[in-house]
Amino acid sequence: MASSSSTAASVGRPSSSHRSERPPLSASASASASAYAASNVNSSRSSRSSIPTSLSSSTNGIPTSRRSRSLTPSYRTRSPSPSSSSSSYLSNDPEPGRVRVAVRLRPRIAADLSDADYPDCVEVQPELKKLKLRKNNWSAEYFRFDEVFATSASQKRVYEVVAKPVVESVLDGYNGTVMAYGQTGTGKTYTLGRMGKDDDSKRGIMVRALEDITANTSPTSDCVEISYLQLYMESIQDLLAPEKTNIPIVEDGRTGEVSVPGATVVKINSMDQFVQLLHMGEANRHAANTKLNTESSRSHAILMVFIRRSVPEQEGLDISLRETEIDKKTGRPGYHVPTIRKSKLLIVDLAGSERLDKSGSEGHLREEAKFINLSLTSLGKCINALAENSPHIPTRDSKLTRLLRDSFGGSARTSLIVTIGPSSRHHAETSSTIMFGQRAMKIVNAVKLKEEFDYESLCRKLEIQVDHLTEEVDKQQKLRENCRSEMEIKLREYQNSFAEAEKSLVSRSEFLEQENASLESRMKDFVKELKSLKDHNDLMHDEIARLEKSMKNNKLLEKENSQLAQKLKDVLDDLSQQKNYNDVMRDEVASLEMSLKLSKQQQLENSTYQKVLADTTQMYEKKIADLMKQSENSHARAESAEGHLEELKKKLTDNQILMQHVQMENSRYQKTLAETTQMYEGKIASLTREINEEHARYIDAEEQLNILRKLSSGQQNSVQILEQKEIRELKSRLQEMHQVHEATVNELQSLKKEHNDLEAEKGRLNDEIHTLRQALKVEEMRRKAAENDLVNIKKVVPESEDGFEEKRSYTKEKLNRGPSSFGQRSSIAKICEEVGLQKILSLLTCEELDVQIHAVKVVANLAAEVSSSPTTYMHTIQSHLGQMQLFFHWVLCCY
Ligand SMILES: Nc1ncnc2c1ncn2[C@@H]1O[C@H](COP(=O)(O)OP(=O)(O)OP(=O)(O)O)[C@@H](O)[C@H]1O
Repeated sequence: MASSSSTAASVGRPSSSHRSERPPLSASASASASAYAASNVNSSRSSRSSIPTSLSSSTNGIPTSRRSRSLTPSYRTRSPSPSSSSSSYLSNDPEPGRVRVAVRLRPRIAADLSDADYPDCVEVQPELKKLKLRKNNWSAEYFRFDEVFATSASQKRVYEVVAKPVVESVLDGYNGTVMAYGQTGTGKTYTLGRMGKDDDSKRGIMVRALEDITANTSPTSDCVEISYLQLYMESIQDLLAPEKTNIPIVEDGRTGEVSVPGATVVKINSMDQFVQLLHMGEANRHAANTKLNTESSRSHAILMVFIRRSVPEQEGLDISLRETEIDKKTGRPGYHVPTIRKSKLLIVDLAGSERLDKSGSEGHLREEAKFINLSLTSLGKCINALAENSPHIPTRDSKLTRLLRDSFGGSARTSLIVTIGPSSRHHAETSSTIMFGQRAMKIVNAVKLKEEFDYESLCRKLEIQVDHLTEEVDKQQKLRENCRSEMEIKLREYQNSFAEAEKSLVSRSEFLEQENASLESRMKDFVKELKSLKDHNDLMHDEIARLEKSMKNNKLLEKENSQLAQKLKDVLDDLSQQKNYNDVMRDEVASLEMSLKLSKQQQLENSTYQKVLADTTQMYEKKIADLMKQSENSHARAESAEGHLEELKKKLTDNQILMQHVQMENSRYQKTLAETTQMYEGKIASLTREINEEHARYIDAEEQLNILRKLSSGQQNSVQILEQKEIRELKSRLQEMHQVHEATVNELQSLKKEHNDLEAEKGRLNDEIHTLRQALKVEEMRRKAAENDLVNIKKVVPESEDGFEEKRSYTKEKLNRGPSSFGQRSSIAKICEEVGLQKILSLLTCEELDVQIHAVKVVANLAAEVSSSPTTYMHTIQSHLGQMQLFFHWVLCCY
């Protein structure tokens, strides 16, 4: 037991807000209970600011030691606790921590019959909390207690006043002790351990305390356990496991905590369980029938109720924060450490002190009584020492005082109920009991909150967390393994697909290469074709050049034609001169006629001859007219020949235009061909470039594929995506190339068609040119024929140049002389028609001169006519020319 002079620790009191949750006290009991409780905890309140130096080593109010974690109320900011009903009586408690002592007077019972002659020595004044102890009839002593219960005090009221505040404190985390002390048979067991089997109102403090505790704790977050022991003849025995005897008491030298680790600890889940345990304990408790009590307890019974309550986070927040701060200081990550309040309630039913002479205990009972008295004496000594602030507290004198070390002078809140009997026969024992209580009232405990970090819970939580995490890790590992196996499968699949893709790419690339090769060969073919087209084009060029040359030749021919025309004109001029000559000849003929007339006049005698001459003249005139007509026809024919010549010229011009057109077409085609060739060359170049680029891309893709192959398995997806992307790109490029290729093929086909069309056009033009050439040839032949005719004419003309020209000019003159000469000429033509050329020619050989002269005239006129006729009629008269040549030859010979 600690010294009563030690400074009490501050007591954290619950707020009043939860007080209403408590069952309301009866009016009288409530008042008394409040007063008792107030006096019970006043000392705690008054010492709130008094912090033991040993408990607070920090100046800023933040304790650093484990012990200092028991906080003082001044630093705490907690939410109201459910068991905060004592706050009101704490507010005016001047002595918090002081042991509260109540006295209960037992009514007279059957056992007191023998004491009937003894008056009551005790008189209680509950309202004054006073007790009057009569020494004798004239003297009495008054004692003041924290509560005084009369005989009529109910069990409930006793509980609420004496035990309930302690129970609430215990629920708040303080250790508490409720102890009954008194002479044997005064009602200690009745007050504490009554079960109230038949009558609930008779339930004692143990049952009621447990009822309150179980009602105010949660089976999920709180833990209520009990141990039930008895101290019998200085041996601790487990009442719940009676085989356990002589259980050692263990004291924590550091904290001063006393424990009995060997005792059975049973977790309380229900009141029935507790009552059963209590029954079991009672059954195991040593009791005996003495003179003073038929059921006298021969041991000190100690019911230990252990309460472990988790502090709500808000209440324990400040502690957690401190923990976090500390962790921050140490540089480690802070975490919330749950706070737990571990409190202990001791309900101690002491064995009653007895005087051996009165109790009549003998033998073993006597021994028991001795032990009881010894232990009670030790307790009394300790109480005396504590009451007197003695430096030495003889707690180690007995096991009882060792067990109650914390209850008196320790950290527990203690309520002591001293039971007394009324009989004056036991005045001394009653007086002793009262004095015990009086001394106990002087003891002030250093009540402190039994709050600490719930490392066990934390440990458990952490263990659970570790288990969970381990489970999670296992699960994750399993998942990872599954995933890994799946990944491996996928990897294999990807590798396979990759290999397939690679294979397909290789085959595709081979196909592309083949395609490329075929394209290249086709390109070469195209180039060849283009070359051949070029050659053909060159040939065409040459042909065109040749045609141009031919055109030039044509021009030359034209020029030659014009020269020929000029020559023809000259010939015509010559012919006109010949005509003139004919005219002269006509004049000559006219003069001859004149001379003939003269001769007519001279030779009038020969009328027959004249007649014949006239006839002949008429005939010649007719012939001349015919000749004139023929000459006109010849002229007309010459004009038509000129028109034909003009037509030919026009045709030539048209041909030239056509040739120019053809040339232009040709140049246009050449240009188109050149453009097409250029375009195709460009396209081929771009295709070649694209193929090269594609080849380069393919090489890149191959390199990328090689790189991708080297990539780790974790990049499979991205690799696949890249591959797919690459494949898609390659496919799209291939498709594009294919489209380009198709377009090129189509274009080539269209070009081929165009080329064929051009070829056909070229053939048609060639045919046309050929036709034109044929036409030109025909024209040429005609021209040549005309030239030959002219040459022939020329050849004919020079032999009779003089006479012919004279005759032609004469004939022309005659013809130009007007109607008379024309009439003469007409008569010559008429003569020719009527007589016939053969006959006229035969007349030339006539012996008669006049006849010959006429015949000559006719033939001359005829010749003049023929010489003036166009070349086209030369053929028709060609047959006569031989005869005419002979005739002229003969005429010349004659002349
Ligand atoms: N307040 C009371 N009202 C009525 N009967 C009582 C009262 N107190 C005690 N008794 C009776 O007195 C008798 C003795 O009581 P009890 O056994 O509780 O005394 P005790 O103090 O425990 O004795 P011991 O120390 O020998 O065990 C019992 O029969 C009990 O019923």
